[in-house]
Amino acid sequence: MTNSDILKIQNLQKVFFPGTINQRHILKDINLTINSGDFISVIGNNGAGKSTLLNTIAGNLPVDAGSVTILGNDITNASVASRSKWISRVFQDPKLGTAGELTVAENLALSEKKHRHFNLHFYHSAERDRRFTTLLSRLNMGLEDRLNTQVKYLSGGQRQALSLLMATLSQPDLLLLDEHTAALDPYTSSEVMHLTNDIISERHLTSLMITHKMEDALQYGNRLLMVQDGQIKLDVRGADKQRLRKAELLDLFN
Ligand SMILES: Nc1ncnc2c1ncn2[C@@H]1O[C@H](COP(=O)(O)OP(=O)(O)OP(=O)(O)O)[C@@H](O)[C@H]1O
Repeated sequence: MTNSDILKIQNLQKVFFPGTINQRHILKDINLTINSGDFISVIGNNGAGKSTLLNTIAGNLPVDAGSVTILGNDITNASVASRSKWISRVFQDPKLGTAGELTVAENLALSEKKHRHFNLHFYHSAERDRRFTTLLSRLNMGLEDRLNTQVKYLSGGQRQALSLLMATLSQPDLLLLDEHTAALDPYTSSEVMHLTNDIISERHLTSLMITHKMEDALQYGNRLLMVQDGQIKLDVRGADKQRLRKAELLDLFN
């Protein structure tokens, strides 16, 4: 482990329905080190194990063997909640990252205060609203005028941009993006992807992003992983990644 390592996965194995006729060995001895500042796209066939890998990092799935450490802390058996001091996640479904019954401002306040106990009614000020307005205006989605709108009334794109903002406000050590633009129309998807890239680079975040969009995987980030049949088939970075072309990636899928 060096100072620049954020996450280290060693010999990770995941088997579903072990010991039964339905046994499926999904992650097969995965080894992966994520360095500080890495922005990694993860691609691969349906069923290759990408989400399973993300779920074992986030703590949603227990592992069968191997270890996961973050900043030197062994989190292999830690709960999702206890990992949240290091890890934030944006899901494919915009509804999962936000509380629909709460307003835009209340959602933002909750994510800012994630690690402290507080009462929403006592946490309201003109200063806070000004700060939130500034944060929201950079999303270019008109949310700065809707601080007091319940989030359930926002469009999927607006809600996903808000989820992204909320996931990054706490300056996580690792940001997990789980096909977070997949449910958006092409224009909004590209807007949210630009925004993602801007936020990651401005805040110097480290991120792992699952995507089925080859163009996004090639255009964004410094590193690209291909998962195939539960193993990392390709791990390229820097200039090697920049030289990659879509046709080469598509060939590797076969
Ligand atoms: N909780 C679970 N219980 C049983 N099997 C599961 C579970 N989660 C995933 N699987 C199986 O593991 C395999 C890998 O699924 P996973 O969702 O990780 O693939 P993926 O690469 O993310 O695919 P996609 O691109 O379709 O989202 C699939 O066969 C899936 O059915």
